[in-house]
Parts: sequence; C-alpha cells; structure tokens
Amino acid sequence: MASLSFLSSSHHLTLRTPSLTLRKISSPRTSVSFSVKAQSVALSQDDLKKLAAEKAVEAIKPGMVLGLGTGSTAAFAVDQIGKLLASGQLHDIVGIPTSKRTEEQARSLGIPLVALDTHPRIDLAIDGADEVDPNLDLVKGRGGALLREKMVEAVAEKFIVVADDTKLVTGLGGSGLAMPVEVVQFCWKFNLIRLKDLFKEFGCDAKLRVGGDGEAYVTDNSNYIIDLYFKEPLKDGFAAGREIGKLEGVVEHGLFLGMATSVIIAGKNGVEVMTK
Ligand SMILES: O=C(CO)[C@H](O)[C@H](O)COP(=O)(O)O
Repeated sequence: MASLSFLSSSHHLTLRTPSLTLRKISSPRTSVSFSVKAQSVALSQDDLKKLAAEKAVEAIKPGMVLGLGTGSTAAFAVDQIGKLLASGQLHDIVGIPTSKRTEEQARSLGIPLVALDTHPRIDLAIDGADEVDPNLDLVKGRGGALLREKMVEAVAEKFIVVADDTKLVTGLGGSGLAMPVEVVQFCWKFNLIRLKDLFKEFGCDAKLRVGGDGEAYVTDNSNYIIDLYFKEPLKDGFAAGREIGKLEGVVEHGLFLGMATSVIIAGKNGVEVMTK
C-alpha cells in the first residue's frame, strides 16, 4: 500500500479520514479497486494528478515501448519515468511522445525516444483525459494533441488514463467544456458550420480555437481545432464519432471510444482504478 506523503501548496482539498477505503462505481461495465492508503493530508488538484500519474507508472516494466501522453497530468507521469530512469530503478524502455511539448520534456529528462514508424507496437500508453464516462470512454484533446494521441493510443496494447476526479462525467460532452475536432486549415469555416449543424439537437456551439496570441491555434500537425460545446451529453458517442469522421477536411476528433484499458482517478477519497 502506498501512502500519501506530500502536501500541497494551493487549492487545498483536505483528506480528513486516516485511511482511504474503496468506493464502488455503479456502472456494471467497470470494476474498481483501491490501492492507496492516505494519512490526514491536504491535497491540491496537482497533487491528485501526480498521484494518479505515479500510480500508472508502476505498471511500466523494463523492455517496454511506451506511449507518452500530453497535458498536465501526463507530464507528471513523464517526470516520474525520467526520475526512475535517472535513479536506475527503470531501464531499457523507449517512449513515443504524443506532442512536441512532451517530446521536449522527455528529451530534457533523458528518456530515449523512438517513432511509430520504427516501433509500431506499443506496450503501454499513459495519458490524461478531459472527460471520462462510466464506460471508460473519453473526450481528449483540450491540450491540442488529439491526433498524435489517438494514433499512439490506438495501437497501444494497454492504455492507462490518469486524471483527477473533476474529469468524471455521466455522459460525454456533459462537462460543457470543449470537445475538439482537428480540421485542415483550408475552408475551416465551412467545417465549423457543418459540425454545428450536425449536433444542433444537442444545442451545439462550435468555435475556432484561438491561442494565447489571439491567432488561430495551430496543432503540431499544422491544422486548426474547432471546439464543440454541447448543452447536453451526447446520446451515442460512437454515432457522433462516425458522423464527424465522414466530414471531408476533418482530420481527427477528441472522442476516444473503447480505447482505455483502465482509468486511474485520484480524488479526495483516494485513488480508484477503473477497469472494464
Ligand atoms: O488530451 C489531452 C491533450 O491533448 C490531455 O490529456 C487532456 O487535455 C488532459 O489534460 P490535463 O491533464 O492537463 O487536464
């Protein structure tokens, strides 16, 4: 049993119980187990992300080809992999980064990197998510890396999602936050209108993603992102994904369906491992 030994600096969530117990998730399609015992500590959201990420890293074995995710939670996993390599507790692994950001981070930590072209079989991918539903279906890509993430995670034998419990939703699209669609730059407005029309029954709004500089956000693959905002959760994520995929000029969408092997969720009550 691991125990929580760190304290947070900001955004406190206080654990008042001396130890954490198992909380069962009601979906019949997932099973849950607890593996963390906590002392009475205050945890920030970052602490929770770190906790989930480090739990996932425990699944890494020497010799593995790893998919390295993108985002603030996945970055904790990459950090931990770097630390274990540096201390000699982990060896003989290679990573395939899902974004230029992650590539830079991994290089700075001395993690050996390869490409899908030379290593088309991935043993384990670890990545964050924006929404996780009870069937372990996901929305991903608010960090803009959805295309490479999907390419890597689709071929991973095992895909562990790491998140804090703010990412749990009862239905995809239910957070009211962006569900990204990566589109080619050519006539992006045309696809924005088509996407909005496609989901008008869900009260969908569609917006071109804009970066910090006020210009259109450009992905690592030189595409744009159209963010979809739903007023109510999608009834059928698979049907939605199929319909989006039919639009010419759409490169990828942020619905990651049937891909996660397990989801590690950290919350104020502890760490839950949800599996199918
Ligand atoms: O899909 C992603 C990036 O494209 C991220 O995994 C997702 O946005 C979650 O990020 P964070 O861990 O920062 O909340």
